[in-house]
Amino acid sequence: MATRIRPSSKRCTVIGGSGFLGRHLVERLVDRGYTVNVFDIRQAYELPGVTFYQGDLCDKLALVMALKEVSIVFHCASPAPGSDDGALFQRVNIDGTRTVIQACHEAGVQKLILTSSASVVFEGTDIKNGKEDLPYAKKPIDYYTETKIKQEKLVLEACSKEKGFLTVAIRPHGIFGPRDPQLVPILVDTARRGKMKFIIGDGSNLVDFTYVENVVHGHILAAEHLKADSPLCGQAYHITNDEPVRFWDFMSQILVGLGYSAPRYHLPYALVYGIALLLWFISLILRPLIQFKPTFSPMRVALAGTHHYYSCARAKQDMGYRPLVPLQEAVVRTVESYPHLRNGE
Ligand SMILES: NC(=O)C1=CN([C@@H]2O[C@H](COP(=O)(O)OP(=O)(O)OC[C@H]3O[C@@H](n4cnc5c(N)ncnc54)[C@H](OP(=O)(O)O)[C@@H]3O)[C@@H](O)[C@H]2O)C=CC1
Ligand SMILES: CC(C)=CCC[C@@H](C)[C@H]1CC[C@H]2C3=C(CC[C@]12C)[C@@]1(C)CCC(=O)C[C@@H]1CC3
Repeated sequence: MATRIRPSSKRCTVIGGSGFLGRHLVERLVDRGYTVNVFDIRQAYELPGVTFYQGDLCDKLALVMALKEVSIVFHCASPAPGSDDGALFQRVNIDGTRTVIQACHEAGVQKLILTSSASVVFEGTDIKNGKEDLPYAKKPIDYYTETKIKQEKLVLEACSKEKGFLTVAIRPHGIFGPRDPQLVPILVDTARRGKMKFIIGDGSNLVDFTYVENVVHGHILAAEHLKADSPLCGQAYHITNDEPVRFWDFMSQILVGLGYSAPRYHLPYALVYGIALLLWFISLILRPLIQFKPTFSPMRVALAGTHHYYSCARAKQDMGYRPLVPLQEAVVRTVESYPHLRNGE
């Protein structure tokens, strides 16, 4: 009978390792002595000790090659949340995640850590100190959220102590930090186009923004605490900075830090949400003729005008999670990392 070589517990593959979170994760894993494979649709950098496999995660054969002799897989690939390509989300986040699970089985992987999102419970209305037992959103606000829900369910249901395949889902919220392609660049672009003058609502809504190093820390703790006798098996964990902040104060701090004016004038939430819905509907109807994408999508307006912050008590209890970088320090590091986005550059 063929005996399978037991992979080293410090060999891992990061699917989506060329992306924002994935690359930070890869760098930290290498620092901690892991041997790392990256599987991604693109190769964005080179790093000693890291082997790149370029391919689409829907391609099982290509994926299995990158999982050979690996004991841990981190799955943090996804289409960009702002996309409205429903077919792409279905293919990558759902069919692709099924492929990831099958490839893990074929390659004898023992642990799968999924990057999910706290937004799987967000329906566009207030969430204050939400715990992991909140129900999944019944009416997900966009394709991204809809497919992140199905993806998380697939991964958690695949957890099997009998098969020796353990899974866990990390739910970060509002990740930011150096090299983020979304939050700061979109914010600056909106400011440069003169559209960051208004505060949606009264500006008192609290939100979690989580520094990328803390999200990475949560992933590594999860991988190292995931054992057959641990409470992590088949569970989801919020990972936040544990310092909810007023959405508009956070945005203003980044804008002012980069030399732009903070938004000052208030607009009623219901009015802006209504306009965003109308524009989204018009863009849908006109799509065959002209393509335009409103800056303030209904999702962005909901994120900007409601409370949505989450408890990370479960991660503290089960894996000893504590944020490593406090929010203020994280904002300073982030602002310093974008010299090219400063006003006037
Ligand atoms: N950013 C945030 O605020 C939050 C993110 N998340 C989750 O964190 C994860 C990482 O997000 P983030 O780092 O911001 O995203 P990025 O877009 O920066 O990284 C995702 C990476 O996956 C790659 N990828 C996409 N599709 C495929 C595919 N079919 N096969 C192989 N690779 C693919 C992307 O390539 P390409 O760029 O070419 O598409 C990219 O390199 C995602 O799962 C996201 O849902 C959760 C909560 C908040
Ligand atoms: C109002 C405006 C134009 C703000 C600019 C910043 C936004 C681009 C970000 C503010 C909150 C962010 C956020 C996400 C993407 C970027 C923002 C909308 C996510 C949707 C990314 C993926 C997730 O899983 C949830 C995030 C929530 C917060």
